[in-house]
Amino acid sequence: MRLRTELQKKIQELEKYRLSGASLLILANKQDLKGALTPDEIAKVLNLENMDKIRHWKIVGCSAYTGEGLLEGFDWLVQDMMIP
Ligand SMILES: Nc1nc2c(ncn2[C@@H]2O[C@H](COP(=O)(O)OP(=O)(O)OP(=O)(O)O)[C@@H](O)[C@H]2O)c(=O)[nH]1
Repeated sequence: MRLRTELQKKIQELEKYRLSGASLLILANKQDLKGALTPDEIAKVLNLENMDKIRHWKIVGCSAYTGEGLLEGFDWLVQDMMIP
């Protein structure tokens, strides 16, 4: 599945740059479009629950057009990065 392969590539890149513990924010964009996969559906397709037991991750629905969800996503990322 293309989405899953792309995510695996991104995770390998994180490992390569020694970011194995880095927080991972996934923005499920284009939520303003009818028929867009929901964040829960994408999480299932990507098998996020089993992806990485150590890494902190979050998937947030958003729309680059309306701005919906962007603040929530980046707010989580900043908060998560501040956890020692
Ligand atoms: N409706 C809507 N359109 C968007 C959104 N974000 C980007 N687009 C549009 O989607 C088109 C493709 O842009 P991107 O998604 O940035 O480019 P891409 O990743 O190469 O293409 P896709 O794989 O189709 O997403 C452009 O016309 C953007 O204006 C969004 O949140 N909502």
